[in-house]
Order: sequence, then structure tokens, then C-alpha cells
Amino acid sequence: MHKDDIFAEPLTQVPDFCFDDQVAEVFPDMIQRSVPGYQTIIQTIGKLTSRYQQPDSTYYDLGCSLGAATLAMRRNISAANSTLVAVDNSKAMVERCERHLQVFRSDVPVQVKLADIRQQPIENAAIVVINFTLQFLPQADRSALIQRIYQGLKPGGVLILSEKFISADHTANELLIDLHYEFKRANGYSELEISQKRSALENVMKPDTLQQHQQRLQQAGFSSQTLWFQCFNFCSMLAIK
Ligand SMILES: C[S@@+](CC[C@H](N)C(=O)[O-])C[C@H]1O[C@@H](n2cnc3c(N)ncnc32)[C@H](O)[C@@H]1O
Ligand SMILES: O=C(O)C(=O)C[C@]1(C(=O)O)C=C[C@@H](O)C=C1
Repeated sequence: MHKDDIFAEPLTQVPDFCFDDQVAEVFPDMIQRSVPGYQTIIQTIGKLTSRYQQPDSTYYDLGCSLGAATLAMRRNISAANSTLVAVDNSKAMVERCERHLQVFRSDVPVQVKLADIRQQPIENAAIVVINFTLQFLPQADRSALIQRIYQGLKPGGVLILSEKFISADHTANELLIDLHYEFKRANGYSELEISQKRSALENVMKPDTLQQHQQRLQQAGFSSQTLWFQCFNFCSMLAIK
């Protein structure tokens, strides 16, 4: 696995973060060392897939990157006539995702698409996963996507939404951010790497509060929702149609 040292040297100007070749190359190491509970979330997406699968359905992974969640879903689908659709608008990610999926054999067909998730039709879905991707959409576009997902889910279908979040409570917010930085330090990132990555993400990743997410899911029409994972300022939610 290639080590993420993208922000290790001082940069005169830190460019906006983007999912280019350089990031795609180190992504497994980057996400593992940056997102607390990432492995737990991926494994649980697998468990939730075996629980909520339905025959004759489509499964979506929106913002699939290298396909970690796609693979976890695919490994756990046994229902007849299932199809997976994995979507990402980074060419570097999609190319690697396709190669990655070919390494493991499966009878469940996967379509990997280079596209904007805002344009991806959602139809006949048993499960839709958006793992740490909604946070990269302009805030004004988030509700429309969640509404389209709701409409594209079958009755009993589920949305699994993982996000970094902020807290409206200033003290709590500072604490969770600080604990996240401590996690990064413990995983070998230097102060310089942490601060340059923060600058790179500042303009491109705008996290919502948990309340905003919960309200958005409710307004879309989901009959049931729960936070099933939280570690520091990272969480995953499940919403059922
Ligand atoms: C943090 S990564 C997602 C990680 C991945 N879901 C996983 O579980 O390993 C965010 C991904 O979303 C993609 N992305 C961001 N905005 C997008 C958009 N509008 N349409 C499609 N993909 C998008 C990026 O290219 C990137 O690969
Ligand atoms: O490194 C951070 O501080 C993050 O916010 C982590 C985060 C994410 O939440 O998606 C941001 C970008 C990288 O793609 C991987 C993880």
C-alpha cells in the first residue's frame, strides 16, 4: 500500500483538495489513517447489505472511490437478480476501482460509471450507500440528491450515509475536532500534514451538523432513521423508506 505523504513537505500555497491520480494512488492509506472507524463502517455496510438485500434490485455506491463499499456489498449479496452501480466523477478513482473489482470473483454484476452522482438516475434500489461523499457536494445540492434517492428506493429500501460532521455546540465541536487530530497524530501524520490537509479541504468539503442531516432525511420522507456509528466528528446513518 502506498503511503500518504501528500502534505508532508511545506507547500508555498496549498491547492484545493481534489481526487486526482496522486490522491487515488495513496487513497487506501489516506482514508484508513484519516477516518476513525473506516474499517468498521465498511464491514458494517457488508452486514447491512445481507440484512436489507431484496431480490430483483439495484445497489448503488455513490462516490465509490476505489470501491471498498461496493466490494463489501457485493460480497454480501445473495438475492437473485441483483446489480451494483458504482459511481464516481474522478477518472483516477474509477480506473483503479474497475481494476480492483476484477481482482475478486463474483456473480453479481457491477457497473462502474464515471459520472456526477447528481446526474445518476436511482431506480429500483434496495440499498444506496454514500460513504463520505455528500460532504463534497455544494450544500445547495444535497437535499435534491437525498430526495431522488428516496424516490429511487423500493419500499423497505435503505440509505447508508456516512459523513464528517460539525457540531453547533462550539465546545463540543472543538473537542471532537481535537480528538480527530489526535487520532491522525497517532496514525503518524505530522502537525504540518494535518494543517495543510485542513487548508486543502477548507473550500471543498463543507460538513453539515447531525441535525441538518436528520432533518434532510426526514423531509425526504424516510419513515425511520438512526445514527448507527459515531467516532469523534465522523458518523454513519441509516435511513429506511
Ligand atoms: C472520501 S471519497 C469516498 C470514499 C469511498 N466512498 C469509500 O468508502 O472508500 C469521496 C469520493 O467522492 C467522489 N465525488 C465527489 N464529488 C462527486 C460527485 N459530484 N459525483 C461523483 N463523485 C464525486 C470523489 O471523486 C471521491 O472519490
Ligand atoms: O482528513 C480529513 O481530515 C478528513 O476530513 C477525511 C476525509 C473525509 O472525511 O472524506 C477527507 C478527504 C479524504 O478523502 C479522506 C478522508
